[in-house]
Amino acid sequence: MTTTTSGAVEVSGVHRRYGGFEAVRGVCFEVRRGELFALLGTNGAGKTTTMDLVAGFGRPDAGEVRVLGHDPYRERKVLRPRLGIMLQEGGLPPDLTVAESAAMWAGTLTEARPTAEVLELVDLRHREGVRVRQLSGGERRRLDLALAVMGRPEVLLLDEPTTGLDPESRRNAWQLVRSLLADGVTVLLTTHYLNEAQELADRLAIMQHGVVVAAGSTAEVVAAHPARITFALPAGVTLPALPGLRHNLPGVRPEHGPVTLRTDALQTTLTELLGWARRNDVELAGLEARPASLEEAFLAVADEGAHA
Ligand SMILES: Nc1ncnc2c1ncn2[C@@H]1O[C@H](COP(=O)(O)OP(=O)(O)OP(=O)(O)O)[C@@H](O)[C@H]1O
Repeated sequence: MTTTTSGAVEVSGVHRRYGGFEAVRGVCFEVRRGELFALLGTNGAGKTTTMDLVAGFGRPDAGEVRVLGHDPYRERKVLRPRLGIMLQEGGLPPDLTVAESAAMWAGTLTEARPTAEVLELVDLRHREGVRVRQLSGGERRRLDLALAVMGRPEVLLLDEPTTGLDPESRRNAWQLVRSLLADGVTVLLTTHYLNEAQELADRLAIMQHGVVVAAGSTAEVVAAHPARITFALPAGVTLPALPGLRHNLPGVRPEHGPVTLRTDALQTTLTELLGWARRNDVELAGLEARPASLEEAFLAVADEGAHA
């Protein structure tokens, strides 16, 4: 057991090129011990490439990756028993049954959980005798997840673990991940499901075109984007100037439909708005106020990146 107090995963200034194309361009982040860190980004942003470098499947062209204090490429043997890896493509032999796959995988591990126990965790006990090629896409993902956790890893790398899972299976997978986190496992996860990141992640990074464009706790990333207030005004009423608005809205007129205000100071703007409405006896029909969601923050970041 390494006694270092550094992060479980440290990615520092990492570059990775494929031929003349640089897929990852100076990525830095740290996954602290026992947390779940989500790597988000549009298709082709470089998430899987980064994950492969953390898994030790390749080495960076520049920069450094450390997992539990080790170089995952050069010290793969040391790390292997401590790492659980679930890739986008499981690559299991298609003619083996679920039980045979689990037994085969257990044979490669120094210390494996009982196969029945891990298959139970992902609700695949009843499919033990079914061949891998006959499993549905979601069942295959669940089998991959079962194998990734079989060796009781200290660090778990999950590349789009719930893609193709039905909503109930996704919730079960989340439950499994939460129980691993409760046991102190560190998780690095990529996902396209922003609610998954919002549910599970302590911290996250959003990648685009090979670089990290936003990072922090979920709350920090979301707080960098304006909250939204929507309502409808009665005919003939125009809004006064309100504090905290992202954009001035001179001449907002009700005939233009519901009004949407974007504010960096939700409470202040809302208080002012309600005060004005009361003083002027104005009804704000369908009033709704809410902070930005992770999805809105993600889309705003992606949009800024696209126009950069
Ligand atoms: N083996 C390879 N050879 C050449 N280019 C590659 C290779 N692997 C990935 N790329 C390119 O590198 C870029 C990053 O790919 P990567 O798979 O890391 O992105 P991603 O963020 O995981 O995307 P997705 O969300 O679609 O899985 C893409 O433009 C991809 O086409």
